[in-house]
Amino acid sequence: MPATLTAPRTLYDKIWDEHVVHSDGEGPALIYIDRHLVHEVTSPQAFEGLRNAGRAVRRPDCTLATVDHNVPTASRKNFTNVEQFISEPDSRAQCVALEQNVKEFGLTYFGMTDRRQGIVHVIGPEQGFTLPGTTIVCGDSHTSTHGAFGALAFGIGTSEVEHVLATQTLLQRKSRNMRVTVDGTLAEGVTSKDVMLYIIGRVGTAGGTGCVMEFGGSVFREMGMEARMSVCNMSIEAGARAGLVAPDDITFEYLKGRPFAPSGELWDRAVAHWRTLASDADAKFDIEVNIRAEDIVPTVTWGTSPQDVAPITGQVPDPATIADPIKRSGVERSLKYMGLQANTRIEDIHIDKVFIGSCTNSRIEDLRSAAKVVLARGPDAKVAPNVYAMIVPGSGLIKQQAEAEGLDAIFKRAGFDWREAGCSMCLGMNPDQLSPGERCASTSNRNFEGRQGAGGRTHLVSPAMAAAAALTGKLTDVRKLMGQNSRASAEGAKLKLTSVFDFLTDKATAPPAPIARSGAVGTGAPGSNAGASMLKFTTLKGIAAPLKMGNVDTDLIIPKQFLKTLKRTGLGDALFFALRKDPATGAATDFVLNREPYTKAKILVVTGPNFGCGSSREHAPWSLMDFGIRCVIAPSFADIFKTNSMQNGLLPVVLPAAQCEELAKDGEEGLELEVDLERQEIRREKGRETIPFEVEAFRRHCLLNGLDDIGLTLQKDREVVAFERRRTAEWPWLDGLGYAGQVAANAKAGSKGMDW
Ligand SMILES: CC(C)[C@H](C(=O)O)[C@@H](O)C(=O)O
Ligand code: SF4
Repeated sequence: MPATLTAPRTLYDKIWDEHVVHSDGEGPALIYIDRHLVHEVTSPQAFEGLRNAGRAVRRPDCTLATVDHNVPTASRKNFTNVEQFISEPDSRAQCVALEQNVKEFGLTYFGMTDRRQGIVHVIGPEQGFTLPGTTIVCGDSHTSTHGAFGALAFGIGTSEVEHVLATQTLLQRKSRNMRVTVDGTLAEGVTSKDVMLYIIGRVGTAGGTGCVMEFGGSVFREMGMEARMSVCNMSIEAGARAGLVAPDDITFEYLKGRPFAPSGELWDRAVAHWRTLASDADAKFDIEVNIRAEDIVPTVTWGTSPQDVAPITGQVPDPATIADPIKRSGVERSLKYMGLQANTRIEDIHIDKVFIGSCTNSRIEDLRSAAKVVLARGPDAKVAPNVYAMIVPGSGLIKQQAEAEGLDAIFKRAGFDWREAGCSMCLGMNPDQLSPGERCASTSNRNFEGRQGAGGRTHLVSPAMAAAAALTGKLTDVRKLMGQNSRASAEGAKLKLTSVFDFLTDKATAPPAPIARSGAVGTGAPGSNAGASMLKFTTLKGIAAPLKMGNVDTDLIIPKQFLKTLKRTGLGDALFFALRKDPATGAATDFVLNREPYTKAKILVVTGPNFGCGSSREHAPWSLMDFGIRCVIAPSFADIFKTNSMQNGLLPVVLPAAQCEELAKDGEEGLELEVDLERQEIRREKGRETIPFEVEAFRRHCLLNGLDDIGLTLQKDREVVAFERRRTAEWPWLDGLGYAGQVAANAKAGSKGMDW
C-alpha cells in the first residue's frame, strides 16, 4: 500500500483513492464512475456522439435515466404519450429523444408514466441508486446533492456525459479538501436551507472553487438525510466541486430496503465498508470554515446571486456603503434588476408567487415542513390574495406519499396549486415560469437574472419560509407564524405520517437489452483511438471584447430556452441573450458584443472573478464558440465551465485581476491580442508588454493536438477492465442488475500507448 494511503485521510481522499483506475502522478487521473444519472437536457448530444462513433453504453446496469427539466407539471390524467402531452416542440423533442436513446442503448428509464419519475437528484437517493463511497456523476451541476450519502458526486458537461457513457470513467484532477463545520444547536425555525444560505453568504459563490467541501459538526450529524441533501445540493452554489457528509447510522437507516440498495449479506458487507469512510480524526483540510449554529436565523436572498443573503430580520444592502467599485456596481445592478431600494426591510418585500419544489427542497420532509406552517395558522389559513403558490413534489412517489399523508389536502384547502413532479419553476424549461417583474419566494437554489423566467425576481428561502410568504404575501419570519416555540406548535399541528416503504414497492429490474443496430451498439469501435475530433487551439489573434463583470453565471451566458436543442451548434445568437436583446422590444442593446468591433471578437476579457459559475450547461462554451470566441481570459473560472471549455477547444486563461484589467483596456481601445498556447503568452499591440500564462500540461497537450478525452481513455481499456474485476470482488453491491461481468467492448485493449 503506498504511503499516502496509510497517512490520515479525509472522506474525499478515501473515495478518490478507491476509484483511481490509472494515474501517472502528473496528468489527470482516470477515475471509475460507479453511478451515472441521465436526463433529457444534457444527454442528446452525448448519445449522438456514441451513435456516430458506433459506441455502446459501457455499464447500462450503473446508469439510470429520467425526464425532469422539460416535463409539464399539469395533471397527467389524460396522458397517452410524450408526443401528445408536451406541446412545446423543443421540450417535446428532448423528451422524445431521451425515450429513443434509452431504448436504443438499453438503459433503465423512469418515464412519464412511471411513478418513480422525478427530478434526477431526488430519484437517485429515493431508489437507493445513490450509495455511500461511490462516485456519482450526471450532466447537471446539482449532482452534488448525492454527497449527502458520503458519495463523491459532481456535475459534468455533455462531453463528459458521453465519456462516461462510453467508458464509465472520467479524467479528473484531484480537488482540495475543504471543511465547513457548524457546531451548536440551531434555533427554532432554522432549517438546513437557512444553514446553507448562511454558509454561501459567508464563503461566497467562489469560496469552494477547486475544493470538495465536507460538512462536519454537530448540526450536520444531527440532520436527517433529506436535510443533508439540501445542504450538499447547494454546495455547487458555494463553488465547490462536490459536497460531502460522512455516512453514518442515519444514512444506513435511510438506505436499508430501498430497491437499488444491496440487501442480505451484501448489505452487511457494504455497511462494514461504509463505516470505514469517515475522515480520519487527524486528516488535514486545506481550508477550514467554522460557524456557530446560534448565529444562523431564517435566511433569504435579496439579490441575483446565491451569496446575496440577508437574515429575515435584516434589510437590503446599501451600495453607497461598499468601497470596492466592481462589488458596488454588482450590488447596484442586482438591486435594479430586483426592483429593490437600498435599506428596505426584508420583511417589507411583497411577493407575487411562491414555488415550493426543486432538487433542493421537494422531498417529503420539505413538504411536511411547509404543511406544518399552514396547519399552524389554523383551518382557515389561506394563500394571500394576489399570490399564486405552487407545490411541485420532487418525484411521483413523493407525490403519492404526500397525498397519503393528506398534505395535498392541507395545501389545496389553503389555495396552493398541487402539481406533478419535475424541475418546474426552478428553471422554467417547462411552462412554469415567472412573468417579467414578478417576484417569487422560491425553495430552489438559484436566483440568477431570468432564472425562473425572463425579468422574474427570485428570493431563495426554505420550505417553511416559502409557506409563510405564501400566507402573508410578503417575505416573513416564519418564527412569528409558528409562535414562540415553533417545534411545539408544529407538533401540535399533527400530520399523519407514513413510511416511504409503503410506496417504494416497484422492484429494481435489469435494464432492457439495447435495440440492435447494424454494426453499432454493443459492437464497439475497434481502432477508434485517440480521436482528433476536438478543435485544435494553437495561436489565436483577434479583437478582445472587455466584460467588466464578476460572477458571470452560465444562466446569463445562455438562458434556459436555448438548452432545448439537440445540437451543439447554432447557439451564437443565444450568447448573453438577455444582455444583447431588449426584453420589451427585442431590439439589440448596446452590450459590448453588439458593438463594433466586438461583433467579431475572438477573445473575451473578463475583469471580475468566477466566470461561468452555476449550471453545468456545456451550451455556454458552445454559444461562445459559435459566436466566434475561442478564448476567455478572467481572474478565475468555475470548475465545470473550465472543463467544458477545454473539451471543446475553447481556451480559458487565468490571469491576476490587474492583468485582466490591462488587457480589457487593450480591448476597449480596439487593439488585437494574440494568444499563443504553445508559448503560453499573450502578445499585445503597440509594443505593450507580453503577458505569460499557464495551462495545465495535459490539457495544453490535448488542445494543441485536438485530442478528445474519449479516444485517450479507450486506450486504457485494460486498466478499466482490471478495475472492474476488482470492484466486483471487493464491492460486489456496486454491480447493477443484469451485469454478467461483461461489458460491451468499446475498444480493443492494449492498443497503442499514449503519452499522457
Ligand atoms: C440543465 C442543467 C445543465 C442545469 C444544471 O447543470 O444545473 C440545470 O439543472 C440547472 O439547474 O440550471
Ligand atoms: S436545480 Fe432545478 S433545474 Fe436544476 S436539476 Fe435541480 S430542480 Fe432541476
